Amino acid sequence: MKQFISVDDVPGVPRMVDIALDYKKNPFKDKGLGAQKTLGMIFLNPSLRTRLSTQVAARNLGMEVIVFNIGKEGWALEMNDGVVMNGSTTEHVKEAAAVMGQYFDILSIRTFPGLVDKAEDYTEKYIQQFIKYAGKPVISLESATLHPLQSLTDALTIRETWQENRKPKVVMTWAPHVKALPQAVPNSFAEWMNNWDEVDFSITHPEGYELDPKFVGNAPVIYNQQEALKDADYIYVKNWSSYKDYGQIINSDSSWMLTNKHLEVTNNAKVMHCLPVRRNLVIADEVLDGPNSIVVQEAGNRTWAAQAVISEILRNQ
Ligand SMILES: CCC[C@H](NC(=O)CCC(=O)O)C(=O)O
Ligand SMILES: NC(=O)OP(=O)(O)O
Repeated sequence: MKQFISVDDVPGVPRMVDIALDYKKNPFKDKGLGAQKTLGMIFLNPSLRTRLSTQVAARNLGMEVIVFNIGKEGWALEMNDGVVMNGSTTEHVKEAAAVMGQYFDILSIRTFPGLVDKAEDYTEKYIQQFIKYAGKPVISLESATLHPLQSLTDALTIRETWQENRKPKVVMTWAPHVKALPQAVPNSFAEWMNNWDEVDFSITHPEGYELDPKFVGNAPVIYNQQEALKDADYIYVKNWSSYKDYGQIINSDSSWMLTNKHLEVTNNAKVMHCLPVRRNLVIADEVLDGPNSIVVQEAGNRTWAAQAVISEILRNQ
């Protein structure tokens, strides 16, 4: 594996889930694989789970890890080629990425979307600039339109918790929020579920929140949440801003917040969320504090997903 930006970079979802679960069973089986190697973790946006779990994963493989909050600690980056840098940007990504490529064996980076220019965000301009100039393998820590480490985590969490010999019904539901959030997590979850024949995947959201069709694929989209949640085995809850009216909050209907009432129509569904979650806005306390929530186990699995990805890239070096 030469990079990890999307599901297209992996040798199949089932294979990656197998590798990650193997690491969960035996975290230090490859503790020499990353010896004398350094992982650089570059954040343009906040993080808890991604930063901590990926650091643990790299250390399990014997790597050194250097974390850099470029937005706070570095120079203001210019991402546009060919501009006259006489404004607020101090360093061009051409130099910054190339220099980091001198220090690190693998570069990982978080670059949220601006949610203003759809073309700029959906061409993944920022992370692509780092890939273009770093000269080393790049792992996405969430980019403008995808969050593949989260999606691999979500797949392995479903695999490890599903006990029946039929495909689980997995429903991704939109939920309200007070901020305009990226479509990265839902896009990524949809593309991973659509590339995994172990689940029966569908999506529910209010009209106007349709995701980019290239990620939705053939997944059924149901605008009636109660109808969509019927007999669900897993509910994947996430807010996202409108893709059509780009970056806008066009509906904040609180009836879409997940409550125990919503669970009544399901098959005692397990509730998942990538975290951080706004309690009693996105998911009610009674659900997060109840027996159906697996959000902490899901977050714990971030380590094994990251370890699978880093090990596959190290093996390719
Ligand atoms: C892993 C999720 C990261 C990010 N979440 C947020 O930005 C939440 C911010 C908030 O709730 O204020 C998102 O929705 O893509
Ligand atoms: N789910 C996730 O990526 O969490 P952080 O934003 O805290 O890293």
